[in-house]
Amino acid sequence: MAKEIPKATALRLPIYHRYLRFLQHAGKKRISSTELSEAVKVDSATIRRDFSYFGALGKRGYGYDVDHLLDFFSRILNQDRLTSVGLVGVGNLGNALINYNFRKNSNIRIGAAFDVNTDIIGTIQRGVPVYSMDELEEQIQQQQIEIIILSVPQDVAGDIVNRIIEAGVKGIMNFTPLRFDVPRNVRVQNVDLTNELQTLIYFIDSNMDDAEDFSDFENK
Ligand SMILES: NC(=O)c1ccc[n+]([C@@H]2O[C@H](COP(=O)([O-])OP(=O)(O)OC[C@H]3O[C@@H](n4cnc5c(N)ncnc54)[C@H](O)[C@@H]3O)[C@@H](O)[C@H]2O)c1
Repeated sequence: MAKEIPKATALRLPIYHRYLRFLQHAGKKRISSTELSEAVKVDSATIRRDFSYFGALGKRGYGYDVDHLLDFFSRILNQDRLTSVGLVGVGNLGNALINYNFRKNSNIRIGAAFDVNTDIIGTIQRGVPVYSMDELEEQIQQQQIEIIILSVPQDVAGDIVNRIIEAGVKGIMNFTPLRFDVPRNVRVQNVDLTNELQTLIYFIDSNMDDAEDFSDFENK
């Protein structure tokens, strides 16, 4: 996106984006600028001019490809909204998450990790710097980290949760088995792979029961 976008165009982007999302949900693959114009109540010349700031997005006689356009606008609208995520506890699980680092989503990234292990403090793991726990609050504030992934042993988790909330973190993805009482403005997402697996086992078992019931029925 080379050219600066006029403010009026920028203000229309969320309108285009919302309607394109609606079209995509409805299974529509392409749309003409006239159709789009009627739907969003913006005249088609303005739409074409708005879109021209982003290069040729439509094809003559074909209109606009909904998926492509939506993807394009999603990226533009989100590009300044990179969510900076920190991770505390770079052990077995923490390392796996750093390796993964949400590669499929360019707006989410683990930007900083923290640990007490002096062997890894000061190193960079897969592009992610590992800081000492002494730097926790300072880095959260400097890097405007809003979300922390918690992958430490449970006996130290409570103190860390207090510290990160005090430092201004708004979301915690908690992998430890502990459950925390947090202020209303903080959200905790508990992740438990054992639970997930048990749920899966439950569904498989109950499906099999259904299948057995059904085969009994057929044999009668
Ligand atoms: N929810 C799940 O599905 C799931 C799956 C696996 C592990 N876990 C949980 O995740 C946590 C980590 O498991 P793991 O196997 O990676 O353990 P691990 O021992 O391999 O890693 C723990 C890491 O935390 C660091 N650490 C210890 N004390 C710390 C402190 N005070 N501050 C900062 N870092 C500290 C250690 O140095 C180590 O690097 C455990 O609580 C475990 O129960 C949950």
